[in-house]
Amino acid sequence: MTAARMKLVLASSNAGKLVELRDLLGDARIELHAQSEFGVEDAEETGLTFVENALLKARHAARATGLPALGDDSGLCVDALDGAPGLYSARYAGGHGDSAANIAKLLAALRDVPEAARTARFVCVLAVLRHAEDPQPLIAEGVWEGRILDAPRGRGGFGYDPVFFDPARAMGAAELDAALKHRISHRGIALARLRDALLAAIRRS
Ligand SMILES: O=c1nc[nH]c2c1ncn2[C@H]1C[C@H](O)[C@@H](COP(=O)(O)OP(=O)(O)OP(=O)(O)O)O1
Ligand SMILES: [Mg+2]
Repeated sequence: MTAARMKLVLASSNAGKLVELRDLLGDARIELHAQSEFGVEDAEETGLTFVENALLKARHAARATGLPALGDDSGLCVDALDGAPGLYSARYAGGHGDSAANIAKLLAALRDVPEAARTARFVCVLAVLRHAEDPQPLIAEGVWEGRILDAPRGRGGFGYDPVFFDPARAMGAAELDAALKHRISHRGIALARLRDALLAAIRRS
């Protein structure tokens, strides 16, 4: 028996996330649709943790569409900045989602910080709600350890990738091909952890 295809709404307006999560899902049973296809505007990110914001986003999209929704709240936590920009990564330089301005501000803040002290990690929390009132969300976190470069490197990825260095592969995040980023990234790890529960939830629905 062929399982029915299931529509899942991505509660995000970040095109980079959509590309990565579609690739990562790579499952014929799940169609991942951008919330913009349904005219859903961004949720207000008023949470104080990645978990809260991932849930807020998913609930907002599930309520607006009547479909199951996936929220992704992610960010870059830099040790020398006490974890900033963290939850506020997208808004670090003021405007929303201006990667060039965010990167410039980050490099300026770390100008005098030596390489060994430039440790940082990407964090991604994914939350799936089967409907807006779902009391039992699926939640998974992934973390990717690295450090902040002193100048941008590479052309791939999105967001802060050009200034994130993976010491284990001795490559910048924006220098990795997509398949390798998927295997090791915060988002790839979070999705791998969520995947079985997501497919099981789909089979039940
Ligand atoms: O793999 C990544 N490679 C580079 N940068 C990344 C990555 N993953 C998250 N990031 C950055 C982008 C943004 O500055 C912040 C997420 O902020 P976050 O609010 O979750 O996303 P967003 O505002 O871009 O889209 P939305 O809220 O509609 O999902 O962390
Ligand atoms: Mg956001």
